[in-house]
Amino acid sequence: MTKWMDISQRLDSHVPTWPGDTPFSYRLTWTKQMSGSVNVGQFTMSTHTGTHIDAPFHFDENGKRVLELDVNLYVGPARVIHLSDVERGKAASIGVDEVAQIDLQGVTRLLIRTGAWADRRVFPEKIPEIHPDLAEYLAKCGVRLLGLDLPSVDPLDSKALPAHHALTRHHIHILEGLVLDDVPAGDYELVALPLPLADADGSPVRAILRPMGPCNGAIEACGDERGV
Ligand SMILES: Nc1ccccc1C(=O)C[C@H](N)C(=O)O
Ligand SMILES: [Zn+2]
Ligand SMILES: [Zn+2]
Repeated sequence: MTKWMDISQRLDSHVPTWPGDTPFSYRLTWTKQMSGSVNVGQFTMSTHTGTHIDAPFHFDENGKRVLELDVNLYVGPARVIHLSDVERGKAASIGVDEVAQIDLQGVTRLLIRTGAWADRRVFPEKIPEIHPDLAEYLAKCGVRLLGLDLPSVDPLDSKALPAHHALTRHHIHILEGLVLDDVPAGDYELVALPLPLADADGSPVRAILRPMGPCNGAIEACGDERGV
């Protein structure tokens, strides 16, 4: 069986945080020495730090909270694509033109590698943005989850968040902050489950991928995709 690859950002005190947002910290509340039995930790972080999903409540007062999201969205076949024009800095936005040459028919989960967040130890100053028109195009292909190697699908200073809203209007959910540096383009199985946070606007995920082999493909052929 092919091995799963970790495509998540590591959560430690160095993980970059959205400017002004809550820094990540982990510490022991009780050490084994203090409690006489166990180490017990606590962590503090923004729900949008590292590899995470956005719940629609993040940008819509009436939007779904994390626990209301369908877990089936975050587990199953996914296609990884590379946008080399964006990687080379030739395109500043990701629209229909950037993906038109790539076969996306029947892709439920699309992961885009832009390579634009080059130094992952610092929060980027500028990122390529998703053109809102891409949402309708992807929805027509069957996409229900869009993942990127970027901290947002909109420009970092955007208040209106047009891409977040357009994707949600077209029933496409958002996965941000993936690490796709060493992932070749192709078909994979993805697991990127949010925590069961009842009221939250977002959640960190442990995102993992494994190449879609002939055996794994059989799962899809069995109709695993229906109802997502
Ligand atoms: N953490 C923040 C703090 C303040 C303002 C925006 C953010 C965001 O995270 C927005 C981004 N579009 C996101 O969905 O992850
Ligand atoms: Zn987010
Ligand atoms: Zn977002």
